[in-house]
Amino acid sequence: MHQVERAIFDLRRGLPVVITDGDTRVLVQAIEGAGEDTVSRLASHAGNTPSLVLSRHRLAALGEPEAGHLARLPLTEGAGRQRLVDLAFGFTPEVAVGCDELAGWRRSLEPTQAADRAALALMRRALLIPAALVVRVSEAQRPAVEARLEDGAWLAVRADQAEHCLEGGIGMLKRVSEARIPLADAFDCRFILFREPDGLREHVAVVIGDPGNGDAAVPLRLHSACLTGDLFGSLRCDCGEQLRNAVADIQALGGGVLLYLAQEGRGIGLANKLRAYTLQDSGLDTLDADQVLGFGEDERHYGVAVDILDALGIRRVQLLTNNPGKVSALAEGGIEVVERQALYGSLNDHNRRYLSAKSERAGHLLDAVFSADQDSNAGP
Ligand SMILES: Nc1nc2c(ncn2[C@@H]2O[C@H](COP(=O)(O)OP(=O)(O)OP(=O)(O)O)[C@@H](O)[C@H]2O)c(=O)[nH]1
Ligand SMILES: [Zn+2]
Repeated sequence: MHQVERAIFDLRRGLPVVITDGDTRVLVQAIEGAGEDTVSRLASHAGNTPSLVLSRHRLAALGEPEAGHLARLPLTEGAGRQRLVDLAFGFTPEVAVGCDELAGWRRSLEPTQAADRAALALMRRALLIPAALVVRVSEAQRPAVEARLEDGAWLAVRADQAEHCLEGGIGMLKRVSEARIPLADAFDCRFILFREPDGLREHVAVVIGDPGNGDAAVPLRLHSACLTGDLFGSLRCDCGEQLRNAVADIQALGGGVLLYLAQEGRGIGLANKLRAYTLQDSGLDTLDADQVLGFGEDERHYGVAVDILDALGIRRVQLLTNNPGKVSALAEGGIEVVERQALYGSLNDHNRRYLSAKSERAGHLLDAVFSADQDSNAGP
């Protein structure tokens, strides 16, 4: 596991890493940070021409919804930075028309390999765009690549280990530290910090009052981080209001727990959420924008939430949410959701489209918000 975290660090810095799969060596690099000559440099290191691995969501955005899984598109050595960006996450629908790389992939019908899946898993865990430059190292170049591994210039990770990095070591969360933090809406409050075993993400359990000892259903909020909404009160979403309302509601219910989860942007990270917002400004809704970037509708996993609840001895909850996916994720994790309680922010002209996409396309239970809005617009 240790090598995987170091590899993620290198990929985020724009360095190549080597994925090993049996005897095969594959050089991998992120699109972010790729320059004009990255493709040709990788080609000379590896002795083969690189390809571009894209997620099935990106393929769907490029008009290939049947792909079903990731694909490896052949590149030409002359492919510069802009071509990579256009293919990997650009919003230029015309890129798919007459696209040589897509045509090359369709013709070759090459099966994807463990290294391709591993490369995309690393990009996702690193919160980078889920697209990867990959190139198989030729026999002739192998000694030079081994030399770079030996002198520490590059890192090698095993494909099977990298492929599983998204699971984040379930059951191995570390409870790190805690403190009493009185809040304006909940005076008797403790923050407990948990760290994932690979050290990449930290989550906070905000324990309000005394949530009991396991028999009664504990009021619980799972809140995914939203820097823009939670901290700055962004009007593009309802997160900030939901966060504050959740604390007040849990206090009013006699105490409970709010898990503040490091899942910025539904799990795609802040850098990609900002990219998604810019795409939304060109007319896409919140789900289609994420798909253009190569992500699914919702990239969050709730295994860590279940782990934290286990650590706190909580088995039965009253969940504050409008998201049926959170209810089922907890149930799958063995937590009994005895009751769901709605938790709303308010509608405004900037978040209306976002909330209606969540309601109409993602099945969030927000009808009450929209009917209250209609009533208030109907006048006296
Ligand atoms: N990718 C993406 N993420 C967004 C966008 N707007 C808000 N978010 C993120 O969406 C998440 C919202 O999280 P929550 O409020 O916990 O969850 P929810 O799925 O809306 O469900 P509720 O429990 O009903 O609030 C946060 O991580 C935000 O950063 C957007 O346009 N694109
Ligand atoms: Zn938000």
